[in-house]
Amino acid sequence: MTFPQGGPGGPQGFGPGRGNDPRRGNDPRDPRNNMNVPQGNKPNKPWYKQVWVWIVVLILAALVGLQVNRALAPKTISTQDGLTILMKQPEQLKRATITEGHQTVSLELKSDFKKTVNKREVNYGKRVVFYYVFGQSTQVVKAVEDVTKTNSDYTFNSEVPSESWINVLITTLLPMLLLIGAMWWVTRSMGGSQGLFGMGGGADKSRVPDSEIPKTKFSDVAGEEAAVQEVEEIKDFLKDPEKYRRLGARIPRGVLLYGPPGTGKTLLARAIAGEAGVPFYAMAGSDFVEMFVGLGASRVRELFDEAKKHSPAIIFIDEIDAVGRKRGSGMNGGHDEREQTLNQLLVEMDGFDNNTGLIVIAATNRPDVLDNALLRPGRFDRQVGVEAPDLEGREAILRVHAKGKPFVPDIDLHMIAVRTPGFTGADLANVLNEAALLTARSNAQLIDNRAIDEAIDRVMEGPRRHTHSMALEELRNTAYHESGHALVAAAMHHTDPVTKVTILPRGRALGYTAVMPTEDRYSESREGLLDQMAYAMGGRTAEEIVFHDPTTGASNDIEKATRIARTMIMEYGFSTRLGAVKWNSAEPQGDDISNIAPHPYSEKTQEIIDDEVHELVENAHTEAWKVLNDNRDLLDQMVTELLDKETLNEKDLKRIFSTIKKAPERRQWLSDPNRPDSDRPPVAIPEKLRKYAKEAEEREEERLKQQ
Ligand SMILES: Nc1ncnc2c1ncn2[C@@H]1O[C@H](COP(=O)(O)OP(=O)(O)OP(=O)(O)O)[C@@H](O)[C@H]1O
Ligand SMILES: [Zn+2]
Repeated sequence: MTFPQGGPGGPQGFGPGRGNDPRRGNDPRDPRNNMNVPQGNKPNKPWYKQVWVWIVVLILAALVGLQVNRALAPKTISTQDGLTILMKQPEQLKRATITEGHQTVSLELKSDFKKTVNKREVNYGKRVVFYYVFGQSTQVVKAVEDVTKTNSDYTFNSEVPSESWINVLITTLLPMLLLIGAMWWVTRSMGGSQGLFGMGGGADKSRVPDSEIPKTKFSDVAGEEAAVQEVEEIKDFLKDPEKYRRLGARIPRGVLLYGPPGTGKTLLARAIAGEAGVPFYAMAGSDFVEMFVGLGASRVRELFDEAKKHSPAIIFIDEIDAVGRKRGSGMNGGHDEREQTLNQLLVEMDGFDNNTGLIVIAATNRPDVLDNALLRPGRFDRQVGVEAPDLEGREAILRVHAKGKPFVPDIDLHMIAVRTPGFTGADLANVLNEAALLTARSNAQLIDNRAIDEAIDRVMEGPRRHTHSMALEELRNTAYHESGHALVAAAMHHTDPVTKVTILPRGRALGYTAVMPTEDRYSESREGLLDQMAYAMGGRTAEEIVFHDPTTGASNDIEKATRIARTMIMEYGFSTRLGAVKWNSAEPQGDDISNIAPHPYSEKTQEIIDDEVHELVENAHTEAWKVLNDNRDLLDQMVTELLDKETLNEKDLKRIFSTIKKAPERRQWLSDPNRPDSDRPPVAIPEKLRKYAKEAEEREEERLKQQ
């Protein structure tokens, strides 16, 4: 990472108002401000685990001990009549005798008293008279004199405890010993073998993270409305578990947030806790596993115990795939520790009652590798996708992170969003941060478009160096392709309604069109399959109609249409020429080619199959062609809107398709025209059922309108 030049001390460092430079604002969402402060998922070590804390404590203890020792030891000796003798070396004193008139004091010492007088050392022996006596008008310093004249009145037994070394011991060493003992106890109960100060094992991590009630709110999570909506209920539950208990509602214990890195899973989890105002216990899956053998499982247990004590609460396990991978999938065998930890996690999740008010949220970007046991009902049975944001979402995220940054007036966050398809929230935060750094480096005051351009390039990392116009053409191509699918689906009579069309790259596909089955289908009619084939061909056909030059991006469409045609002929008996016969045999076993069973049909049948499949696919192709040609206006309109908005939702699509020219009905199908046939219609669907369905539809309309 590069930092702007001219740090403190540099000539530019002292510009006016530097302290208030908004570029250095303390927006908590500014990634610079939490670059090294992981958001809760790597909790800070508690104070009692920090080595330096203990060193300070030891030093303080020693100082206090010495002070106490001094305080207890006789500094002064009070005589019977209230005189005080100030002792410089009280530990040397054996007996003190006040002389007559309080002029001198005679001391009996334990060892010879020596003093340098005129650069010569003089030994005064053990009995000396030399100290001041306070309480007299004159301070007598009668130096060395053998005291013979003692006044018994003043003689007192000031036997200074000769056990003063015990004193030292008690006042200094004992507290230290107590402290060391306490520390040993704390560290031991905390994870055992790592020894004092957590230094021994190098694993001085806390076992149970500190909890906190995050300040993050749903409004901090931009562009993830769908995900937020899905977790809203969890927030409500945590806020008022009683309401749900009364209704006997089963609230999920576990919620799995999945999606690419940096899309805001951690952020969302924190926001749930923040909105509900409950403590948030965060831990990363890898924290469990790095531990010594057997510790992962006990950490899980302690984490749950601790959270239960403070429920309602949220436990957040980031990177759950570190513990939650499918069991027995380790290449190198030695995954006992991980599996033990996973088992403990499963036990804990089964073990708490829904009414505890405890919710476990886990995050992963590899939901596919998770052990199925984790996803079973009662565990992480609620799964919420946190996807890379679409255009609108990116703009919203940019707005969140642009707060507190100074931009030139003509900056256009919408255009930045347009230019960053596929960027996650973390990427976008990064773009703005990088732009701020670049601006600071060039000593400019405001972030401008040039800085943003460069920041986007940097964050994009790697040479995705399309020229811009090429990227745009590709985008338009994708828009036509996806619109083609959507239009054909909408024009057919037996297809599900299209709910979403996007040209946002996603995985390997350039864009996608989502259709939503209106009901669970257990069977598909012949007409339905024909419609699906036309729908599959729609993308490729649109490219042909518009560009007269289809791209390889459409190969998937052809494959899908062909597969449907093949099953229609070979499995479902939808071929007039071949009849209702199942033609395909069992699938080959494994990869072994020699296992492939010979075709259970003749060469001649094979030829007919090929013909029929070809005919079905080409018919679908023609049907799609006709629909798109008839609706070319709508096709162009869709593309225009897609290029503008990148994603069209259900409401947009309904509006666009309201004037669609439907595909012509197909010729009625008779498997064999020679069979006797009747024109008798099927029984009518009862009025009651129709009414019910109509009402449901109206409610659906209402819901759409409200969106
Ligand atoms: N939807 C969003 N809205 C606002 N900011 C976001 C969003 N998504 C990500 N960010 C920014 O990116 C940072 C990183 O996001 P976060 O750690 O929540 O992602 P994550 O999905 O948990 O990633 P990972 O899978 O790598 O843990 C956030 O702290 C925030 O600054
Ligand atoms: Zn396609």
